[in-house]
Amino acid sequence: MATQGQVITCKAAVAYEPNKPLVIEDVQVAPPQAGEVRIKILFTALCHTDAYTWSGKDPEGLFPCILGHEAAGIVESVGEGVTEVQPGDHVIPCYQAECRECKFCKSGKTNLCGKVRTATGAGVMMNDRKSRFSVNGKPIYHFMGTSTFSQYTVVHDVSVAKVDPQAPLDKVCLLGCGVPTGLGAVWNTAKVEPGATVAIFGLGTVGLAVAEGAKSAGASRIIGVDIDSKKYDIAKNFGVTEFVNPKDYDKPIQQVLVDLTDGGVDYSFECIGNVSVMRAALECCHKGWGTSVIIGVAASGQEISTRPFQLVTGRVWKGTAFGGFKSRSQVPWLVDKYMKKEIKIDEYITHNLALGDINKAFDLMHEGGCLRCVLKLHE
Ligand SMILES: NC(=O)C1=CN([C@@H]2O[C@H](COP(=O)(O)OP(=O)(O)OC[C@H]3O[C@@H](n4cnc5c(N)ncnc54)[C@H](O)[C@@H]3O)[C@@H](O)[C@H]2O)C=CC1
Ligand SMILES: N[C@@H](CCC(=O)N[C@@H](CSC=O)C(=O)NCC(=O)O)C(=O)O
Ligand SMILES: [Zn+2]
Ligand SMILES: [Zn+2]
Repeated sequence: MATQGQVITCKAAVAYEPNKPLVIEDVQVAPPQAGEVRIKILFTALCHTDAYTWSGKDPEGLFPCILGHEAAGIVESVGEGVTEVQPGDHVIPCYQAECRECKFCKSGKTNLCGKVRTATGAGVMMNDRKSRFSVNGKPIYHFMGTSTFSQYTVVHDVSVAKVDPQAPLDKVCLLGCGVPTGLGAVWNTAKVEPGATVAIFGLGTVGLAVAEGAKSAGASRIIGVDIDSKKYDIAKNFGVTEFVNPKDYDKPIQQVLVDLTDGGVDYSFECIGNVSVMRAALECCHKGWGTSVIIGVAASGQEISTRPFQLVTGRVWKGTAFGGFKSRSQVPWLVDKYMKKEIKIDEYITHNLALGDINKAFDLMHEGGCLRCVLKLHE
């Protein structure tokens, strides 16, 4: 049955309130307006940022909403003026847009895009500042411009990457967030060079992707730091050469790393979202040149601090969103790299469940053994 131009009623997981179990609902998804694309989502993974917003700690968090931003699907229909994708195209929705026209996109200095960011932060579409989702006539907010915990979603055309139709969507959905973030933090943001020493704080999916990126960049030592010692075995497969558990030491972890590395590492990456660890990650860097990259997302009200002397003496503090990748241009390139077996994806997927099991999937995420859980959206 043709669905183009019609409201689609489908299943979605709705977050009505912070921390209350998501509810699988029949949701109405309106047709795409000008510059919008409606996507049949086939697979979505869960990222810790979904849990962060669901927890109520995200200052941009709005309820009720449909979370989810690491997914893949097929274009169902497009709105007026959409030229770069058409029904049937295989796509990855990208929470970080790329319009190629705004001040940010044209700067050549950042992957951030300004075109739709205020609308996505307000949980609506740019065209009419309204949501395309409703339940029994009541609007449900969008999330990160993607809302992939739904069988169908509507996104801005600048937030859609068209990918190789041969690519397995149950795998490449991970290229919507965590894996590119870690790889890009190393390749684009830090620009790690051969022989460099690297410390990675937090060995979840993002930290392991940092390790993979650092290995491919030719880093000589890749030191994983995690409070869960079980992470070391898996981390070795991603390139981690040494492991440190802060709980095994009486001295601050930055001092442990400085002592281990003759004055500090060349690069460090914070992949947790803990502001105390962000400080340690900066302070374990080598005087004169060490660079620390913040990746983790910290709760509303949290702030970073250090002695300015740390920066005066040459350490550099940076941050990265989506690993600095230009989404529409470079996600297809990452898909091709996966197809050529040049980057891992399968190894990050520890669980596969159905949309109806989404609350169980969030429970798993909080247990140490889960990296990424991929949900199948349709039977
Ligand atoms: N900047 C960006 O573009 C993105 C940021 N993120 C953020 O990156 C962070 C990491 O994401 P995931 O890898 O999915 O998380 P995760 O929860 O799977 O991994 C975090 C790891 O940190 C470890 N850990 C926790 N506290 C620690 C401590 N005090 N010291 C050392 N290790 C500790 C945990 O044992 C776990 O292995 C999250 O904050 C997420 O929101 C995720 C994607 C994109
Ligand atoms: N709304 C949050 C913002 C959290 C944040 O920093 N998000 C990251 C992506 S996290 C992905 O899993 C990001 O890329 N931010 C850039 C952006 O434009 O949002 C808050 O206010 O804390
Ligand atoms: Zn994410
Ligand atoms: Zn732009």
